[in-house]
Amino acid sequence: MSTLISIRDLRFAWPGQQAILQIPHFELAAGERLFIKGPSGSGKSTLLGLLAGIQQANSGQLKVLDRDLSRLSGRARDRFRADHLGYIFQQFNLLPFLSVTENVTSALIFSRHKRRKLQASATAEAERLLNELQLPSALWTQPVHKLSIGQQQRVAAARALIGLPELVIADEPTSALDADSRAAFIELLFRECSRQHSTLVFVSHDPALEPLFSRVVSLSELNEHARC
Ligand SMILES: Nc1ncnc2c1ncn2[C@@H]1O[C@H](COP(=O)(O)OP(=O)(O)OP(=O)(O)O)[C@@H](O)[C@H]1O
Repeated sequence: MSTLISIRDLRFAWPGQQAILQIPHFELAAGERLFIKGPSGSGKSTLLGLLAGIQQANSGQLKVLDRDLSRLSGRARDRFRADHLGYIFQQFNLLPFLSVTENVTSALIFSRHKRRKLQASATAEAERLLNELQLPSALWTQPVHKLSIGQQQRVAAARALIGLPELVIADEPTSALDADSRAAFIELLFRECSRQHSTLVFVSHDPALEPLFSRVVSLSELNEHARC
């Protein structure tokens, strides 16, 4: 199995603060479903931001799909993110007055690479994903602000999945849902990730979700090795 994420001697500190991430070595194989846990404030979202190329390491190497994000310009990282990643944010970050379908296809606007991978029109592919994620078709033309939190979450997942990104990152996307809805959502997310061969990196505080994942790491373990 090929390596999707490779980290060596990564160090990251927010300006004026002590290093929050010091990770000597970490690798994730393509196709894995990784669960990252850790207390609030331990740096989970910061790590996701580095994996997505939103922030950049102070030193060390962080390769995603064999591209060292710590050596790319901000512009090149933006392009890399648009082409190869899907991101489900904790607060979803949907565009409230655009329709459900427009929100999903918005992920294609800045990526010819993702558009080229579609086997149908952008709208047809958005509708296929919304259908797979069990969002009723009557909602597809509605502005997203009219949807419930659970429905918005499915829109956010469809937006992250469209265009077959190699890596899907999800930052506590289930925190607003009850336990049954969380498990159901994760099953749907897994099914779509498997179907399109996307690797999943998922952050959550909920230990009940851990057994569903192929790999579980705590941020303190990743960081602790730095002190050995
Ligand atoms: N944009 C930022 N600018 C400066 N410091 C930041 C920024 N974002 C996060 N931090 C710092 O990094 C620390 C870790 O934040 P981060 O959001 O990565 O933690 P987390 O483990 O994801 O927390 P939670 O589980 O509560 O979401 C915070 O305590 C804060 O001090």
